[in-house]
Amino acid sequence: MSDSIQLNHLHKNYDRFALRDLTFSIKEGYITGLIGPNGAGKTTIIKMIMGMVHPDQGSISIFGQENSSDEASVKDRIGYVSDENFFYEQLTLKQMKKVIAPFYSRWDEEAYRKYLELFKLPELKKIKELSKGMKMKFSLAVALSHGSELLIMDEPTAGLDPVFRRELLELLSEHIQDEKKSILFSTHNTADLDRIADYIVFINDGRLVFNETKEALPEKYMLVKGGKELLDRDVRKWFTGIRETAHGFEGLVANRMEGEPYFKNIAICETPTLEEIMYFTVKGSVMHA
Ligand SMILES: Nc1ncnc2c1ncn2[C@@H]1O[C@H](COP(=O)(O)OP(=O)(O)OP(=O)(O)O)[C@@H](O)[C@H]1O
Repeated sequence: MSDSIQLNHLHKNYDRFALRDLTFSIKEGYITGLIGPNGAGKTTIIKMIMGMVHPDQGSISIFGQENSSDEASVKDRIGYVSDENFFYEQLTLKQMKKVIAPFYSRWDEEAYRKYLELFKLPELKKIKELSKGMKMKFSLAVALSHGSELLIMDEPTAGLDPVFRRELLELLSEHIQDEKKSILFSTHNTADLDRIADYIVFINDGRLVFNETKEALPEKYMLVKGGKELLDRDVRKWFTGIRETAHGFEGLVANRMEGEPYFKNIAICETPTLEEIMYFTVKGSVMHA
């Protein structure tokens, strides 16, 4: 199985934030969801992959070519969608498309027409007259219409109504049926990931927490619920994060294989949702900071 993107020991320092030693890969032929709390570093990672932010250290390979994100031949193969509007506000969609299309060697006018219709995009409206969701749809229509092998999207479902959100996820699932295509998208919505993601990359405070298949997570993590009397210092060590209530606690164990035999006779052991894994991991990192 080959990688469409490989990040190697990436570092990036801002005044009050750092991405630290990030190494992970995005697999070809799969949908990868990038998750993490506000300010975790998701957009910075995506911008580094797109060559819009330069790492202080480390390298990025795309389609097997190192540090290639500035190269036109690589950009040609990537469809990029972000919530930052990089279109000319004064132009109509029709005019904007005329500007964009020649940049791509495999522009597919027929596909573009299909998406215009599907997304109900008004060609004669100016970009500045579009709603946030419509701008996102235009961005998506362009990204899906130039034969890109890799779709990179920064929160593509933010600002979309629930009906279209679901349609878009279905469309992305269909898009990936071609095994040479890959998708990387960031989101705050775990339901998006439950629906379509194969892999999940979880970033917290500039660090990689995990890069796992969705199926592997229930084998790795466990949610333990028990009475307060259990919580001595040794027991606390098991937990990545804990939520204590008046009578009991809930805690996330990141090593289910070892944790389950220990807890199964003294507490309730459950499989956490992705949201619970995120919640307890982020809570734990604040507790231990
Ligand atoms: N150009 C910059 N200069 C200084 N700090 C920056 C810059 N760009 C981003 N940051 C900081 O880097 C951190 C990570 O930001 P980033 O936008 O990557 O997070 P995110 O995970 O995408 O967050 P969100 O979910 O809120 O969109 C934040 O603390 C942000 O303030």
